[in-house]
Amino acid sequence: MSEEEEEGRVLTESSSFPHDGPVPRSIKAVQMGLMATLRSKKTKATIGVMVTASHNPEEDNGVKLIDPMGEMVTPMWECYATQLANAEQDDLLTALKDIIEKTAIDMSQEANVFVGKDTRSSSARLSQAVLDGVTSLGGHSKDYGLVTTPQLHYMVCCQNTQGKYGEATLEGYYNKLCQAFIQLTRNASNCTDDQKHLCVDGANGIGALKVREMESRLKNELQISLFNDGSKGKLNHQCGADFVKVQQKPPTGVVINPGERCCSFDGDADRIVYYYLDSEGQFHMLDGDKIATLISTFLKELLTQAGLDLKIAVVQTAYANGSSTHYLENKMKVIVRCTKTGVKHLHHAAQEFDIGVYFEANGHGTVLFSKTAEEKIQQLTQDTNANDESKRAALLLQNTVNVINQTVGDAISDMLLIEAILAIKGMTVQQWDAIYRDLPNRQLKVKVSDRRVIDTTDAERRAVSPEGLQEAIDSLVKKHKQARSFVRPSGTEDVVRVYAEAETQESADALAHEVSLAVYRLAGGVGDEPKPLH
Ligand SMILES: CC(=O)N[C@H]1[C@@H](OP(=O)(O)O)O[C@H](CO)[C@@H](O)[C@@H]1O
Repeated sequence: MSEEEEEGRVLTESSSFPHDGPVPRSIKAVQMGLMATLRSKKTKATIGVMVTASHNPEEDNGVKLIDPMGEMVTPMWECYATQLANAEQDDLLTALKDIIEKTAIDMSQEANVFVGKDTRSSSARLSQAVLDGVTSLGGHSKDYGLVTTPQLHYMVCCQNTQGKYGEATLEGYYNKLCQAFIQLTRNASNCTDDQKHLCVDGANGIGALKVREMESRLKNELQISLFNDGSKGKLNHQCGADFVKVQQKPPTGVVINPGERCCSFDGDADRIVYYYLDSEGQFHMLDGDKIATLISTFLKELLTQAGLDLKIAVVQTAYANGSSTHYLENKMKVIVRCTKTGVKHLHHAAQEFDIGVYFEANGHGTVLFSKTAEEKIQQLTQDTNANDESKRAALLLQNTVNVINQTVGDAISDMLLIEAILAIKGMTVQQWDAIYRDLPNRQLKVKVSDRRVIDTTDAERRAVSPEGLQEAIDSLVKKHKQARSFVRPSGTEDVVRVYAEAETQESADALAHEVSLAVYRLAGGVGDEPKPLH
């Protein structure tokens, strides 16, 4: 087991059993409990299982079981998980015995599984089923009850680092994050009371409950108006980070005054996007790219002030707005890496640097600090010879390390860091937004008979099959100014995603439509031909 696996720091892109199929969800949940127990015995580490909701409000059977030690899911274990998931009740024992034999698991080894659940009505039943699975193999379980997905990741990491990362309790999580936030904002003389106010759209999910739980610990340094707190509306329905990002409009259920800073979590609180309305009522969004820019600029300035020679990079995907990449590379002179879609790819790339800031445009991301970076920062805070400026910067860096949940993208932790940066810089949401101007863009989906006919390269920015598709995209892109477009098969939906950006919205929309047509014609489109947007 590698060091990072031991520490449980790489926790993203979890394995989840198929949503549909003949096996009832509660049996799948038992199977996940069994699987987590086997993995825990094999790796001698604590494994977490999160019973959480789908992003799709229309999907009523969208409960996913997340294993926060996703990193350990090698293709072989994926294969075992599928074998177990597909086993009918009668074959379960045979499948289990088979896996135990093949993986040479010592069944006398102790197992430790942490379980969490979100607010959906089916969660209680499903998490009990997970716990039953664990108990049936003699594993120890700890039921954290209602927690956000990133909170469970945090607990697993604390446990697997013997408390070095923090205390594996909700109390420990809130205290660590809130104390760091208060330390960060303590001397933020630039911050007026008005600026301490934030509207939070909780997506009617678990994040809303947890913000309520945490609020008092912020000691009025951040005043939150919470909307979509789950008391009425449906999870992620017309609200939440995904809705805001994709629809490019405010969520329902939030009262927004012009100029006011707002953010939306997604249903399980691992994504966050910010937005505001200007005086003309025009909507402005600050997505994962703007968040990564704010955070990396802040960190780079602190490194300079501290005189610390640490390599910082921003990791993005092909969906990152071209303006953000241009700004980071050319104005900020920060290293930018592009990876395939999916946070596990970003997380890995970010680990290659002293400080790796990674965000998907949809608002899922965090910051990773290498051991060396943390040690250098720590040493500087205690260096009696350091001057005041570098010491102050080192202290800010240290509290930034503590406010961020390095285990996985976490809306609550990201929110606290963003709020702290804005307070320290005395920056309004409009000033943050003005750092660079997003290129207008459009995302579309095309249904094809088999999306696997599309194969990509160069971090999904170029299609190598079907033949002729990339050439078609290249010639369509040439017709528009400042344009870029790519297509890739979705990993979560049975569609091909099309992305286009260009100088104007009309141009981006036209290009997205033209590329959709090319996909439809060259990659086996089904149903009606894609229609123009206007
Ligand atoms: C364009 C887009 O937002 N894609 C999302 C979506 O993946 P697709 O493979 O595009 O379906 O879901 C992933 C999991 O939540 C997320 O990591 C990713 O960013």
